[in-house]
Amino acid sequence: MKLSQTPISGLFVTESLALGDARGKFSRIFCERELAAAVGARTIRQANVSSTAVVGAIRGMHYQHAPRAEMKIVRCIQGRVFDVAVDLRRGSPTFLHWHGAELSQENGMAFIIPEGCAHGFQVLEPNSSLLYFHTEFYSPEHEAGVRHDDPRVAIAWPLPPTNLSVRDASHPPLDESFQGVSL
Ligand SMILES: Cc1cn([C@H]2C[C@H](O)[C@@H](COP(=O)(O)OP(=O)(O)O[C@H]3O[C@@H](C)C(=O)[C@@H](O)[C@H]3O)O2)c(=O)[nH]c1=O
Repeated sequence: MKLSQTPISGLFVTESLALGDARGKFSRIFCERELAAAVGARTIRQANVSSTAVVGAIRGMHYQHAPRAEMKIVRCIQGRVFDVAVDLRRGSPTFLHWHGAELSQENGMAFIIPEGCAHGFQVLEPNSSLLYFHTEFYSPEHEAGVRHDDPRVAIAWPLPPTNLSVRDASHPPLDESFQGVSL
């Protein structure tokens, strides 16, 4: 697995080499040793899959507050998405910066998103599926969201946004006094 740092500290992109033979392909999704520079001593506590049918649909931008803040490893296992992380960490030199990358079944790339960054994605191919590994348990009381179209973040989505969940459509905009989250 190849691990690359992005412009946002602690946010990494991984690429896995797919090994092919007459039967098909084999590729690694997670390796504690190979991803140690990003994941450190964290423990994977949960794995989830989501599937999204409609091109242009957006899920996000989600994160959990401390003490349930979590790192997520996100990989596209079917189709293609534009995946985005936003830095919400108080005092971070890249506070409110976002970074996006196309993840697909084909390119085998994944995002490693640290605690204090919100995550979301837009579907670029019908029936795209994401596989997540989480370092914390799901905790609805600690869940929070940022609008996909928050003007202070200004994410450049590749397609017109569609199919937001009721919850995602109702995240409030960040107000001017928002200084970030503490971990
Ligand atoms: C995230 C999650 C949801 N759920 C439930 C709540 C709800 O009934 C249903 C769907 O949840 P949501 O609408 O929050 O699903 P979704 O909008 O796909 O949420 C996901 O969005 C992306 C962007 C992420 O980064 C993920 O961590 C996760 O927050 O599943 C769980 O039971 N466990 C979980 O870990």
